[in-house]
Amino acid sequence: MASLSGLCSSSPSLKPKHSLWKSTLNPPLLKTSLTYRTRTLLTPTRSIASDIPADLSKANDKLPNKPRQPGLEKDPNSLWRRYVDWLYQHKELGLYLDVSRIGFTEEFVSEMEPRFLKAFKDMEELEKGAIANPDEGRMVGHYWLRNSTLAPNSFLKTQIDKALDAVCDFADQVVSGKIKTPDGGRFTQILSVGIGGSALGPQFVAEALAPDNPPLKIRFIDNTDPAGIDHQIAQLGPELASTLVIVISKSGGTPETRNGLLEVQQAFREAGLDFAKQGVAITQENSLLDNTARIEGWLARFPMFDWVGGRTSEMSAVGLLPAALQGIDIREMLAGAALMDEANRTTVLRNNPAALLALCWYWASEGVGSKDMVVLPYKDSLLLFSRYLQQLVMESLGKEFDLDGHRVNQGLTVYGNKGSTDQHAYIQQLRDGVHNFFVTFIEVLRDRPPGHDWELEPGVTCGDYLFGMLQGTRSALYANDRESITVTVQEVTPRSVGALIGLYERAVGIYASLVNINAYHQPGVEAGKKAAGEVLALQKRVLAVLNEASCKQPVEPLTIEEVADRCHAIEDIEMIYKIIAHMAANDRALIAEGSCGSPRSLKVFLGECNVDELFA
Ligand SMILES: O=P(O)(O)OC[C@H]1O[C@](O)(CO)[C@@H](O)[C@@H]1O
Repeated sequence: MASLSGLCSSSPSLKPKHSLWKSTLNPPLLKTSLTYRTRTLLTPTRSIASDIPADLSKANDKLPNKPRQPGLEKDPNSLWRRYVDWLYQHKELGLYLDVSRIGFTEEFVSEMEPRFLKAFKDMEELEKGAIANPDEGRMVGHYWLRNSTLAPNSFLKTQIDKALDAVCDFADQVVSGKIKTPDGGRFTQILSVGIGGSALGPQFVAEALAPDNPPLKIRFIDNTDPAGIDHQIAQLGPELASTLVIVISKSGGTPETRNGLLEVQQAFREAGLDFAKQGVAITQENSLLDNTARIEGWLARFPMFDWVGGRTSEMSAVGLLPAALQGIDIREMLAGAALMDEANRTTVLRNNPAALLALCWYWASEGVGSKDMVVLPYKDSLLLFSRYLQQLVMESLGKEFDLDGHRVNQGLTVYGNKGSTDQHAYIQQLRDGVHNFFVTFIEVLRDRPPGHDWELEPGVTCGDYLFGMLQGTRSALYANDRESITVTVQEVTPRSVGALIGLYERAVGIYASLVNINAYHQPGVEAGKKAAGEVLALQKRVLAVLNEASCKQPVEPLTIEEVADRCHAIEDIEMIYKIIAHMAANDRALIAEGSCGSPRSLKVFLGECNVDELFA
């Protein structure tokens, strides 16, 4: 057998206290070649609506697409002033945002004004229930999930409240042992089956917040990799009998998730277990998954709403149910996000943390994604934040066309892992190499729970080292003109994690408005899904051709060319070769002659001929 090798206004009552653009900086913090201008475009009490240019679409014409980026301020006194002047603090959340190491100028801030006014208005409309996802004709309502009173009508409010109550109730009953396993015991494990937005939020939150000994431990199947699935099931071992399987899919028809479900159901059959008694579905009403779960009588079903996108679904049942089952305080997560949303509704730029982030992204990446965003949380439990943000930001902002139909190929690349670990991996390149990024440091002030700390050398704890590494890296990068943002939280708690999620969701929404794209659809993903379907359809034709030849007496091994010819798909010969090589690697096609490394020499047949198929 051969194997293939090598191969925000905010509510009308919220009046800005200060002008959005009014500068408290004097003189300008960055010395630029541009002339400094002070523009006060909002009076302290005017509402945003009256300040929006009559023709909003014209707002986009006014800004240079690529702001010129001067050298960064290096004078310590000016830098300290810049730090203090721009430092954002949310007292109740214990969250800080430092944008001083992004080199935007006063003039840039002024020039961005029309776009921000439009973005704040857009967010206001979105929260009121506008069709903010025009391509799919959908409302975008993830902000209502943490404050259902914002929902545009009482029906939606009731839906949100009911779903949350149902999640809390079910989780309480499972954790307390009222809902039992089929053999009368307690559920001890969760196996979550889902992908993309139906996995990344729950994965991030589990890593960030699950206690050391949660009531139920969680594992994930987030791919259609059979070996990966086998690994998860094998790790469960006999505990499969006490595993709650949560299948999450908004659409209810995502192939990877369907395959994961079928594989898990097969494992249940093999173990003599009744899947339905341990299965939970989170999906849209009447989706394929919902209907399957209903007809098969699964243990529970929870709704996903049409107006919540996968990548912004962490505060729906998608994120809340797994979190609650792990003993995480989901009401606190919701409260953190709600507080952050409130803060992000102000139209005063420097008081609006999401707008500040969007401003920095625009400046650093010139409004066209010219620089990547490297996310570096200095805290192991936040390891998956960058992965979570990768989907949130890139699936939202990576768009070919803008809202007016112009080809723009927008985006903002996100990657990262954690500090200080990455110091010993790629930070060398960040400091000295190609200058194609800006960094977001995530700093957590509390090193470990109180009462557990000790000094590993006089005056210095282990956490001091982590702190030193972060500060040192930030300084070393800046000294070499590498810009950075720092988000600081006191501790990693359900509240701060909710706030971080809320912060970035809103920053993405605002940035999308700034660059005039729809952040809430993902047409590009469909192309890959369609192409995958075509590959599988071609594989079926290849199989039929091989089957026919393999049923002959004697068996007729075929070359790749012969298979392509008989499939009437000579233009797909390379794909046919790959299909056959994959089948050979899995013992589903046998090699009569040649090897996969020399495609032209290859002759293959099927080990078993299926006569029935020939007459089908
Ligand atoms: O929840 P679903 O419908 O299974 O989709 C999973 C993921 O697939 C996508 O639709 C495309 O990758 C994501 O937006 C989504 O989070």
